[in-house]
Amino acid sequence: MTPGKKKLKSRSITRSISKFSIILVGILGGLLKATEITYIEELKIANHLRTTNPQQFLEQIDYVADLQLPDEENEALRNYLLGYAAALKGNSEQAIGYYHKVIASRAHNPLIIRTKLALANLQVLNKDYAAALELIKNVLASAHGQEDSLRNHIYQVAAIVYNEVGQYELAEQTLSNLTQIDNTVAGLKDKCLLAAVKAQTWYELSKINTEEAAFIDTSYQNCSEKEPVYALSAKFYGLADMIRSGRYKEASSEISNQLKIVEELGYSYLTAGYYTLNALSLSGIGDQSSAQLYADKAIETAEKNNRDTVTTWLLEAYYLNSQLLKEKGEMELALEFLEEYLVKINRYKNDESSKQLAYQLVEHETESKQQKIEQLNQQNLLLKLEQDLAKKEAVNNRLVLALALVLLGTLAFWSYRIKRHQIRLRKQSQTDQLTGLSSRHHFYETAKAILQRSESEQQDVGFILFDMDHFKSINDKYGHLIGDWVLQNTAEVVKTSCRQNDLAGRLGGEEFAIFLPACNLKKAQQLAEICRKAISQVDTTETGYRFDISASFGVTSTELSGYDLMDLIADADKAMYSAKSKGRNQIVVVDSFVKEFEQLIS
Ligand SMILES: Nc1nc2c(ncn2[C@@H]2O[C@H](COP(=O)(O)OP(=O)(O)OP(=O)(O)O)[C@@H](O)[C@H]2O)c(=O)[nH]1
Repeated sequence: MTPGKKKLKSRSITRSISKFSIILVGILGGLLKATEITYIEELKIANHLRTTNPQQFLEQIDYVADLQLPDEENEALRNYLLGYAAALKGNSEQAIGYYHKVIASRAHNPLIIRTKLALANLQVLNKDYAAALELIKNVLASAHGQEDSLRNHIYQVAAIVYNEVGQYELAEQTLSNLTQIDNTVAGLKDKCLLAAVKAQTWYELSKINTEEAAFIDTSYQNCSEKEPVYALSAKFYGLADMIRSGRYKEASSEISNQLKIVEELGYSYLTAGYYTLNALSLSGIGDQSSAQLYADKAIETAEKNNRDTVTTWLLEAYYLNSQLLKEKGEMELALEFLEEYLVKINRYKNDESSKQLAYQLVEHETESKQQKIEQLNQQNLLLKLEQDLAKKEAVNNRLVLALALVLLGTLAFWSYRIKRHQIRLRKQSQTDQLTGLSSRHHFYETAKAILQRSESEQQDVGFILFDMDHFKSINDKYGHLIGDWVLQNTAEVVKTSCRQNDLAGRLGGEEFAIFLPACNLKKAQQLAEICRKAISQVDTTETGYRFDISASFGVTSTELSGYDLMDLIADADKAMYSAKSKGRNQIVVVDSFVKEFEQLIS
């Protein structure tokens, strides 16, 4: 009996119908061509399973992963499901890998489109806004002519992505296409999701009037039993709009009815948002002490669960808290919240500007393609003119040719300028704005390319990962601006210590990484030591304070960890944490003995 079959037997009968569906997707992949069930229908079965019981979907995906599949179409379908499962487990790198395999395959168009949409969603979460927008643009271009439910899905995801990158007008335009088909083909889940997306778009465009508010309320009633998350998300924007227009009392009593349900659902984004709304409405009706309690709760929930993301609601909570403390005369604490608010607003603006940049980049690339087509048309015209000229041999016509040449020159000049602008935009989106090192996404992409090349040329690659020591206490003692100064000066040390071909990046927060092509473990260790020493010698007097800074390093190389990026990061990460636990400000190199042992037992 194969392990897959054993697993199958042990499952309960109550789940057997949906289980059977997913196994059908796998086992009968090739045979299904001959039956009435199309691949899209199989996909719907799997879709149904993952939305109705994600836990069961994850169990069964292990089984599907082991099946021998007869053709590329089924293989692509399986990769789509594996990608979805990886994304569910929070492994976005792996999910992206699977989705790219589907896109590169010759699977039929609807599956490719669904995969691109899933990938676009994931790229938004990854903050790779340009990639998400490019995918959306591409998929929207093929929306026309697709069957209704797929077209519905395309417009829905496009609107979500446009909302996420702050392009609300575009989201609204996209939604207006959708309303023509939603009533005929959308199920309850789709309708509820759509209501939440619409509510957000209207709120951001300040367009919630009587009709829209009624739509939000009806959707809330229809969706709250089966799709509570979407119902409450839609309602959230209705309530936010009430608060914006000063209807605090009304908002407060509605929120107090919903708060318990929101807390029970356990979605931290939603809960933190509702806490902020509650704080704002309570403050509006003069109950300042409860308002402060909820502003605190909003901050605590958001900081505990989504530390990397700054939302406008978190900003509101920080600001409200500082104002309430000021009113109470607790000036020192009020100042601390205000300072944190300023730091957060800076980070928020950074994120917003990278969204804007990504949008411009994608738009610009399209513009530049159109420019090229235009240029080709002009060249054809010119050719025709030349031929006419040759025929007529008239002196005056030479003048026309000269004019056309000037026109061509101007066009060439403009396309050169557009190209330059485009290169500048791309460079900006690949760079971490605070330190000027590679951004996380660009670092990963470039590292993968380096590893691929080095593996085929049989060259070693060194890898260094390091994290600043006690950085939180630097922020706490001297403020975030000084913390930023430390990050910038650390980046300067890295830049001056690295060779031109090395790749240095900021992976997030106070964590940095360096890739060293054509470099063995020993040399990587030496460079890490140079950086460690230089960081510990950074003179902080210019900040107005004197304090020590240091970092802990983990070092490995392809000799020990192989050519897989994730393996290199995981090994260096372990070594780095060992450096932290040994007392910080030191380097730990991956232990070759332990590594060999791990390989032996794996
Ligand atoms: N100034 C500044 N602080 C940041 C930035 N990104 C993350 N942080 C802060 O970095 C701190 C990291 O703290 P911890 O993860 O607790 O690590 P640590 O204090 O360095 O402790 P160890 O790593 O154990 O030595 C948090 O306070 C973050 O708010 C940034 O861009 N600028």
